[in-house]
Amino acid sequence: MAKRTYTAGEYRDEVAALLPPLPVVELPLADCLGLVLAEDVVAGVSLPPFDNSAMDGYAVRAEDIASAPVTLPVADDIPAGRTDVQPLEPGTAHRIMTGAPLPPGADAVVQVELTDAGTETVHITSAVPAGKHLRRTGEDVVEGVTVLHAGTVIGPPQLGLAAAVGLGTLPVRRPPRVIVLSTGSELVAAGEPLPPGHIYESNSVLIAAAVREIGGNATVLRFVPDDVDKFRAVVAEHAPGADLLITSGGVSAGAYEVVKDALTGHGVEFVRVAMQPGGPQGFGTFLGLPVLTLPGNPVSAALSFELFVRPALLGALGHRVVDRPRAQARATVDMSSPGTKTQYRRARHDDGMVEVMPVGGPGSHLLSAFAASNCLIEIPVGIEQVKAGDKVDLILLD
Ligand SMILES: Nc1nc2c(c(=O)[nH]1)N[C@H]1C(S)=C(S)[C@@H](COP(=O)(O)OP(=O)(O)OC[C@H]3O[C@@H](n4cnc5c(N)ncnc54)[C@H](O)[C@@H]3O)O[C@H]1N2
Ligand code: MOO
Repeated sequence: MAKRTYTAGEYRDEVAALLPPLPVVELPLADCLGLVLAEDVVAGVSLPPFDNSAMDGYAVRAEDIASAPVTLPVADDIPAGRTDVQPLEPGTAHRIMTGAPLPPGADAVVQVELTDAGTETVHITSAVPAGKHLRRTGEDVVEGVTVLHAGTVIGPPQLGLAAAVGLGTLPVRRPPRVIVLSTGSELVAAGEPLPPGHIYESNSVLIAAAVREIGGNATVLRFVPDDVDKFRAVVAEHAPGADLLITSGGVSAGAYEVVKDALTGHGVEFVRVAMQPGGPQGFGTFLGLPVLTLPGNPVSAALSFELFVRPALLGALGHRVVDRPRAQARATVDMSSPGTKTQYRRARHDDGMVEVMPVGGPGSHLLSAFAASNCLIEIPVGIEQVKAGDKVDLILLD
C-alpha cells in the first residue's frame, strides 16, 4: 500500500492528537517555572496583610505636626516583624521602620530625612499630610480574589506573587516524560574517540535540550545499534511511566531501517510529509506509549521537533500559544524550491525584520547553518522560485 502523504499542517494536527493533555499535579514553586497554571489560584492572605510603613521614619498623627517644625517625644520603636505594637498617643511619635506595622492611631509616616533622627525626642522639620508613606492592607491583593488565572504561563513574577500570598505549590500540568532514542550503528557519543566510518551522535542531544527548554523531562537512552530486537527491548524497558518516545533515524528506504522494521505493524504508521527537510515520518502508539519517529538527518530531526513535536508538547502542557511567531521579510537572494513540498530554509533576518538571508543550502545535514539561523523561511507548495526582493514567510526561532 502506498504511504500516505500529509501536508505539514495536517501532520502537525495528527501529532497533536497523539498527545492528550497531561494530568494536573501540585508542584513546589521551584519546579513550576515555565509551566502552565492548570487552575485559578486564590489569595489566602491580603497584600499587604496589615497596614505598614513605606519608609524608615516616625509614625505620627498628621495634625500633631501640621505646624512643623515641632518636637515630639518618641514613645516607642517599631522594627519590621514586631507584633505587640502599642497605640500611638496624641502628641507623640513612634520610630518605625519600612515594613513595620503601623500603630493604631497613627495616620502618617514622616521619613527620617525630615527629622533629626532622635530616639528620645524627635525634631520634625516639615509637615506631611495624613496617609503619607502608608501601605494599606489589601492595597495590592485582597484576600479571596483570584491572583493567577488558569492558562497563565508561570514566570518569575508569577512565582514571586504565589510565594507572597503564601502558596508553596501550584496546580500545573505535569511536565511530560519524554524518552529520546537515536538509532544507528554509526553513532558515537561526543567526547569519545571517533572510529573510521562513524559520526558523532547529535540528535538526542538536540532533541532532549529542546524538550527541556519547554519544561519537559527528557531521558536520553543510549542509542541502540540497528538491531530490531534490541530496539524493542530498550523501548519496552523504559515505556512504563513515559508520555512519549521520540526516535531519530531508521525510517527511510534503506535496507537497515531499524525503527521502521521494529514498529511497522505494531501501532506505528510510517508516512511522508510534503516538506523538506523532514519528509519521512512515523507516528502511533507502541506498548501503550505514544511514539514519534523523526528522520535521522540532523536538520530533519530538528525541524520535525520544531514544527510537530514542540507544538504538540506545548498543547499537552496547556499552553494556549503553541506556535512560534511568524513574520514576513524580503529575501536577499534568489532561492529555488521543489514546488511539490513546503521547503524550510534556515535563515537570518535583520533586527528590523526587513530582509532575510538564507544560511547554507536546503540540505538536511547542514547543522551548522541551522545553529547560525534565527528563523526559517517557509516556501510553500506551488512555489519553485523565489526572487531576491520577494516577500517570504518566516517562522521566528529567537
Ligand atoms: N532511497 C531513499 N533514501 C533516502 C530517502 C528516500 O526517500 N529514499 N529519504 C532521505 C531523507 S529525506 C531522509 S530525512 C533520510 C532519513 O533517513 P533515516 O531516518 O532512515 O535516517 P538514517 O538513515 O538513520 O540517517 C540519516 C542521516 O542522518 C545521520 N544520523 C542519523 N541519526 C543521527 C544522530 N542521532 N545524530 C547525528 N546524525 C545522525 C546518519 O548518519 C545519516 O547520515 O533518508 C534519506 N534517504
Ligand atoms: O526529508 Mo529529508 O528530511 O530532506 O533529509
